[in-house]
Amino acid sequence: MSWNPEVIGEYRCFGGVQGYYRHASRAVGLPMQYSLYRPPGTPRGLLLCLAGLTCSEETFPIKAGAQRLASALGLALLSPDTSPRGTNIPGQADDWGFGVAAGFYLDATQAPWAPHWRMESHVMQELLPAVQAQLGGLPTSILGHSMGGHGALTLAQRHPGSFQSLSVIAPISALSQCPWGQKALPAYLGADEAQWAAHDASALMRAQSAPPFPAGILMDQGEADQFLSDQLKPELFEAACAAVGQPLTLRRHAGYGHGYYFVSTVIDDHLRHHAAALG
Ligand SMILES: N[C@@H](CCC(=O)N[C@@H](CSC=O)C(=O)NCC(=O)O)C(=O)O
Repeated sequence: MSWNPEVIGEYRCFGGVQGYYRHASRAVGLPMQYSLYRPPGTPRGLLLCLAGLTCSEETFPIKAGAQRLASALGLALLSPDTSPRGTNIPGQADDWGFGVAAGFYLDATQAPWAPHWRMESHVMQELLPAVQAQLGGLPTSILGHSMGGHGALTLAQRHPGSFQSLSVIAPISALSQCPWGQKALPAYLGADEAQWAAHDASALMRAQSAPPFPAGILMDQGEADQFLSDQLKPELFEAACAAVGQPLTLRRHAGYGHGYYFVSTVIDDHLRHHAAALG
């Protein structure tokens, strides 16, 4: 694969470089953008950081406040965009929970989304391998927030062996059982609910024959999150983990909401969780 990303901008940050890049995506069939933080020196590992609905490749690096500790721990931080851009599909931006910036980290099979809405292939078969190769084949872990938490939980289970460790912040825990998923899944994947289960974090966990992350999954959740009871439903993932013996550290935080004020509050613990796994 040829990999010649265009540099959009590069900025010195805590001794490293925060960069923004654009490349011609074969998976998506359009230009795609991503961000990459490179710490000073040789990184110990790469952390794939997936953002949520309405976000882009800029959201995590600008709002999470992760670079200071990533620099100290020697972690590179890769954040993709959250959907294709510029497809002009009718209605693609009418609902902030569907379409643009709502790719749900899966490959759509249904018209009109299927030709471009291929975020799982983009991330797992294109962007991640290219950046891993660029950085010298680093071990990799995965983290996500909200829709990105759904992405982290599902990609880590759908691609066993790809990630050393997994953590999530206020994730969508069971996509087929929440209104965001009940709109997106039939539109992207069709009416067959078996296809939905293959992209539902809790259904995937319940189908595991052995715990996929025996060292444990870290999950943080704000109790004042406006999406907690109808969209996120961490109790469903907690029950699925218990059913298969998957260790889960679910920390509930009184008073915290959904957005990046919460993400930035807990991000250091997540970086340390991954640094320990990455050696
Ligand atoms: N525009 C919406 C709010 C959208 C929102 O809260 N997005 C979350 C992710 S929600 C699930 O994936 C987010 O991460 N936003 C970025 C941020 O800076 O907080 C509304 O009008 O309510």
